Amino acid sequence: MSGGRVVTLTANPSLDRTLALPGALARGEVARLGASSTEPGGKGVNVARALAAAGADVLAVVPADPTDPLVTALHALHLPLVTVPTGAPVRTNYSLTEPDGTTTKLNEPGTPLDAGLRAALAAAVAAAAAGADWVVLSGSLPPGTPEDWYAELVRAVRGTGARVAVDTSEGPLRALLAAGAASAPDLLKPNAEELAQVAGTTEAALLADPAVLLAAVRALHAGGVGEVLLTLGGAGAVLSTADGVWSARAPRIAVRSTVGAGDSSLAGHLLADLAGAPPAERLRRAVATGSAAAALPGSAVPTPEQVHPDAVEVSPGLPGTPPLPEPVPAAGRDVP
Ligand SMILES: O=P(O)(O)OC[C@@]1(O)O[C@H](CO)[C@@H](O)[C@@H]1O
Repeated sequence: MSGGRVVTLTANPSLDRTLALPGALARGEVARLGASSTEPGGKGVNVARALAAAGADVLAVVPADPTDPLVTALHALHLPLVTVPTGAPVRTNYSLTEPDGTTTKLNEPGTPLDAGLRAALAAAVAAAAAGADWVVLSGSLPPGTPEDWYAELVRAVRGTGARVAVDTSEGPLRALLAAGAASAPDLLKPNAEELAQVAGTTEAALLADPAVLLAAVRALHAGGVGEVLLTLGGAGAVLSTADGVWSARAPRIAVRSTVGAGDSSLAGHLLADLAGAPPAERLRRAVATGSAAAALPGSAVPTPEQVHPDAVEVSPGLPGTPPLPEPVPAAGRDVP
């Protein structure tokens, strides 16, 4: 791997509390939990952890007090970190996991970032971006944050020469794409639900027709997005670049928790990119890393020994055109 640096910003980090249910979730009943665990999370934090686990040069930027349990946990992992103190605790997000791999996420809104905190975070990202290969802007924005803040950050990072990857959803994703080509990221990592949100269609329609999927991806490129890494949970992923489109099938695994699998996929793609790999190999590494993460409990990230790129089948074009990617079972879905 080359020595390129990746900077991640997690504007809305979390402590991820995983609660293992003994059976299927029964609403209104008492559940006697199995093992529970708490891990440092938030999408950018997960990307940074996955990159660090693979030995990459990474720096995570998070709004959090130096004494916050999130920061303590990240220090314990020796993750290089820049913190911007907020004076409020980091949110806790809950994952309810069922024995069949189904994951239900309950995410708190998070700590609001006022204009001063946003300026401090933006300055921290810009400073860290100088000399970095990639800046990753990942996850939701905390309550009250202007939805076009990611667009503003992309423009600011552009000036540093670093490439920008974005993984977000709903309002911030729509605002980013509405902001025009100057704010379009070099890499966007939607899942099927997020792509459907911006394409004005449904996830089912997207997965049912390669033409609909292709049109949605092409609309992103037309808006200036460089590459699109579309993660499809248990059905694999699609990578679309200026050179073409590739699809990958995920290897068969026993799913333990899909939380953070998409983040590990993005990390896998970036690792391969830093190593100079062509698109098909970047996609292979993305799917291998995401699948390895889904086989682990909670939002754990895989070690290089747990990632098996050889088990991933990559082919040019869209997933089986036709047939389409099999409908993603609940246990294999990308959970935001
Ligand atoms: O609420 P957001 O910011 O959309 O997502 C946050 C989150 O669900 O994403 C990660 C998994 O991708 C978890 O670590 C975290 O709890």
